[in-house]
Amino acid sequence: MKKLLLITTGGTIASSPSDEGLIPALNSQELLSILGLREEHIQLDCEDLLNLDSSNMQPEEWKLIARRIYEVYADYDGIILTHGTDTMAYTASALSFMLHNLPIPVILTGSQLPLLHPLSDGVDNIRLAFAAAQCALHGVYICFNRKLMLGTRAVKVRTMNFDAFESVNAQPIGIVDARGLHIYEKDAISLKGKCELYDDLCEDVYLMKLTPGMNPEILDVLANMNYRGIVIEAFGAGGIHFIRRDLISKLEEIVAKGISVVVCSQCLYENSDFSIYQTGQKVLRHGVIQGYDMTSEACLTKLMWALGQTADPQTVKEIFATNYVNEITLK
Ligand SMILES: NC(=O)C[C@H](N)C(=O)O
Repeated sequence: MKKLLLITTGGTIASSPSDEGLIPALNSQELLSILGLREEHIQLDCEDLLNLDSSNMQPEEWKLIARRIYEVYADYDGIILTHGTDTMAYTASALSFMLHNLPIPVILTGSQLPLLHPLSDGVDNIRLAFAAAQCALHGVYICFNRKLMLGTRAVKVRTMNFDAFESVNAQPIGIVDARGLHIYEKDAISLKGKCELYDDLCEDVYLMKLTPGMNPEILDVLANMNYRGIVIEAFGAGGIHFIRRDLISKLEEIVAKGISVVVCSQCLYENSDFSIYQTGQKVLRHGVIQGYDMTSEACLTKLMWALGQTADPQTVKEIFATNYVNEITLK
């Protein structure tokens, strides 16, 4: 008999109406009674860890969740984590970097419409999460709208539609069709060693979307605020302006100060490659790190995690040149 753990953290799935709008209210027992799941063939434990709208989920909560998973994973075949959708991709990415070689699946899910609503998408999402948590998978995944996605590749792309998440630059690793849940094992996360918790994160990392005409001095402001890492969503395949407002020289100054800078694309799909254009190549000469096809959520959390492990910019570069959980396609 499989032994599963349901950890709740809030989100719309657990929300009910209040005078101030939807707020998380339901605990795990209430969620289960609405679901009416008849899981006689599994042994299920429940834990109410947090009750937050995911807009309030921050690195402190990621650490709490990661530590709890690390404490209990050995007792379970799989863990289901209910979570708000708005920042679920950040949490899933952060957990993916903090928990190395998790031998069991940790499946994050939630819903767009509260489970209390008769038309909620939460019922299907939780059912899929229970199915996925019983599979022979390792590591952190998000399941939503009949898709199972790598935790570092899922991005919330829709505010209202039930198909709220896409798996970006990687196929979903599981889909539900007439065969039931079908897993593409070759794309799943593989175990490379012993399970370890690395729960140090640097919160002083800024994600910036480049806009035409952006004043380079904004980077001085971040340096003066002691930010240690900056992720820049640059233009297209890889470009940053240098005429009139010379952002590239400013990046050189910033990197020379020991701040780690990662560049990725503000296009959601396909990889960035800063070696294609002059406007990109100039950036690379100054020791800026390429994010290639990583999502912005994965770039940000990987940089927070890398700077939590080391103060040495060269080691940060090495971390970004490593593929941990299929979060990046390296050449
Ligand atoms: N659908 C949701 O869960 C949205 C909610 N605001 C949250 O992220 O907690």
